[in-house]
Amino acid sequence: MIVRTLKEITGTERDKKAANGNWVSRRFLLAKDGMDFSFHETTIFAGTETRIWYKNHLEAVYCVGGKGELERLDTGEIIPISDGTMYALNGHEPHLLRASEDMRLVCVFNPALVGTEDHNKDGVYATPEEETGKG
Ligand SMILES: CC(=O)NCC[C@H](N)C(=O)O
Repeated sequence: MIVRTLKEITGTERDKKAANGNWVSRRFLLAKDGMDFSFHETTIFAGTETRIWYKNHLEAVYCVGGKGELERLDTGEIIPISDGTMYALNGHEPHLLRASEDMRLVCVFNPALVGTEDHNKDGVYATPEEETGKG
């Protein structure tokens, strides 16, 4: 069994800040934990817009605080996000994620993240094999 608190992972390598400053991700479970998914709490900072395209991953996201919206780049649809909204990117949909208030999101990734992932210019996270090879 694995037990971790936000307090104990804050400030460690599991506490990943985006290079562009748009978000911070507390990565409670990573590939090395052997669960075959990773599990994070992400805060998306108010006033930011983040381009995302998880072409190598599936992601489910559950909002537990704050407000924002997702704009699908494949259809143009705008999806409001607030406490209680879940979305799952089961089709690798490219999108823009905007926060009007700091948004707290609980996120699950399959395959599991290695832990060092940040978005590239297209909003992509490298595959686990590519990410491991970067080291
Ligand atoms: C919702 C989303 O994908 N935000 C970007 C950060 C990501 N959740 C992560 O934890 O790496």
